[in-house]
Amino acid sequence: MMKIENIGVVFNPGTPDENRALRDVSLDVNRGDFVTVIGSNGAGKTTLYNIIAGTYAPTEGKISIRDIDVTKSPEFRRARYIGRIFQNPLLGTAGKMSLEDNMVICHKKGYKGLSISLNNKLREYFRERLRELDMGLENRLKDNVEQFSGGQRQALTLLMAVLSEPDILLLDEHTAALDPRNAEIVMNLTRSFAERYNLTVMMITHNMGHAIEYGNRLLMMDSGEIVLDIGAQEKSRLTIDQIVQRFRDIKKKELANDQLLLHV
Ligand SMILES: Nc1ncnc2c1ncn2[C@@H]1O[C@H](COP(=O)(O)OP(=O)(O)OP(=O)(O)O)[C@@H](O)[C@H]1O
Repeated sequence: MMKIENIGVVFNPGTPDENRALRDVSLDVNRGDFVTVIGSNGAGKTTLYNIIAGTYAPTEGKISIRDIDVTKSPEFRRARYIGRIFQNPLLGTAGKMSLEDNMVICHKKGYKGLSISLNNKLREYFRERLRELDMGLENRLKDNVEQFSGGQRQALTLLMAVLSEPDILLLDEHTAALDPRNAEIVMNLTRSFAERYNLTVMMITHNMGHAIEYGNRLLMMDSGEIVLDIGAQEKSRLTIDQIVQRFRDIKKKELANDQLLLHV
C-alpha cells in the first residue's frame, strides 16, 4: 500500500548546521497494517511522518502510495489520502466552529471534492457516527468544539480522520497530552476503529506498553535509521525489558537513562 525506498533527509545541507535526519530508510506497509514506531528523541520518527505527509521533500529516495509516486506531491494534495493526528488535541479540530461544521469539513474530504450541504439526513448520519465515541457528543452538534475536553477533542479528531477514509493514518503520540483515563479511552477507540474499518495505521509512541500491545508490527528508529522491524508473531511475545535490551544492544552501550527510549 505504501512503499518507501531509500529515503534520506538532510537538513541545512552544506552549512555548519547540516544534519542528516534520515538515512536510507526503506519500508513497505501493507493495507490493514498497524505499525507502532518507537525510538529515542531525535531518532527521526517525526521526520519520517513529515516525508510521508509531504511536509518536506526527501533529499534522496522515493515514496509511493497505492503504487502512485507521490515523492514530489505537495502536502495539501496528499492530505486527502493521509490522516495525521498530533499530540496537541486542539490541532485536529476548529475550536471556533460548531461540531456539525467540523464534521461537514471532514465529510467533504471523504467525498474527495463534491460539495455537501448540511441537512437533517446528514445530521442524523453525524449523530450515528458520533455515537461510536460513546461520549454523548451526538447531542452537541451545535456546540463549538472549544467547549469540549482534550480527550473529547482528540476522540473527535480520530473519528473525523477515519470518516475521511485516509489510505494511511499517522498517529504522532496522539494520547501523550491526555490524562491517563482519556488516553486509555482514545487508545481503545484507536484499536476499535482500526479493526472495524481495516485502517492502515502508523503510531509513534514513547509508551512501550502501547508499542507492544497495539498493532501487528513494531519499528524501532535510531539515528535516522530503522534499526528493528518486528513482525506480528515475534511482537506478540515481546516484553518491555526485551525491547530496552534490544535497544541497548543496538547502541552497544548501557544507557545511562532508559528514559531516552521510554520517555514516559
Ligand atoms: N526542520 C528541521 N530543521 C533542522 N533539523 C531538523 C528539523 N526537523 C527535525 N530536525 C532534526 O532531525 C533529527 C530528527 O528529528 P525528529 O523530530 O524526526 O526526531 P523524533 O524521533 O521525532 O524525536 P522526538 O521523539 O523527540 O519527537 C533531529 O536531530 C532534529 O533536530
